[in-house]
Amino acid sequence: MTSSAWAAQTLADQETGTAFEHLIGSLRGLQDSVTSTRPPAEVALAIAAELRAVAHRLDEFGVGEADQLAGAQMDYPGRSQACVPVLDHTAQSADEVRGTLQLSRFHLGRNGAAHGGVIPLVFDEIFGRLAGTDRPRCRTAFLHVDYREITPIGRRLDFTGRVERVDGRKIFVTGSLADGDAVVAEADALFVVLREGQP
Ligand SMILES: CCCCCCCCCCCCCC(=O)SCCNC(=O)CCNC(=O)[C@H](O)C(C)(C)COP(=O)(O)OP(=O)(O)OC[C@H]1O[C@@H](n2cnc3c(N)ncnc32)[C@H](O)[C@@H]1OP(=O)(O)O
Repeated sequence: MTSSAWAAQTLADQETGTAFEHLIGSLRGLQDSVTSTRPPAEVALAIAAELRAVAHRLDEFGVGEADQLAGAQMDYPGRSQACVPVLDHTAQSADEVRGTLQLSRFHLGRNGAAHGGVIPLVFDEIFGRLAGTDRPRCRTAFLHVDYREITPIGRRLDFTGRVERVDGRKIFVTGSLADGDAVVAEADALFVVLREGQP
């Protein structure tokens, strides 16, 4: 596996990390269940109370950003980050990535199409991990998306990402998202390597 400059925070022992990933998996499932159901009022209110109780149960384990596991578990395809769709990499180097992902009901915009804002989120995740692989920490300076066709939910999509050019601190990246033979979105982005002291 390639290394990421952002990965230094990963802290958990295997048992804790795996358990936390299960928790995030359940949260993803819950997001889909809530999105795709229409419970009667009394059920919605009862579940809302149960969820508040669950959140309250977690409160005592609160930690600062440096110690949180969400988003920091790079060994898991979703890096334990419920906001970002899970990326299953099939090929990965410092210059090129390929893989698959599946958007779910939680990511729905309208009429079977993924929400337009989810697509740049996906590209930022693909590109951010790629640009940061075997390179110093960097951040997205711009990210341009061309929406070629609607991006369907509930289907396995193929993604690509490629470092096209590195010019000093600037890393230029391109990529695509495809549903079978149909390219549904393309993107290009600039990542800039952070200077000492930049957040
Ligand atoms: C713990 C484990 C965590 C794991 C996480 C890993 C997975 C992560 C996955 C998720 C990843 C998510 C990642 C995220 O989402 S990062 C979050 C989203 N991005 C940001 O918040 C970045 C905000 N912006 C900045 O911080 C600064 O603007 C940066 C750092 C980007 C540059 O400011 P800085 O002061 O440092 O640099 P500079 O201004 O001297 O510019 C340097 C060069 O760059 C050129 N330039 C700059 N901007 C643009 C532009 N817009 N178009 C064209 N060119 C631009 C500029 O002309 C110059 O070129 P040149 O004159 O040298 O030729």
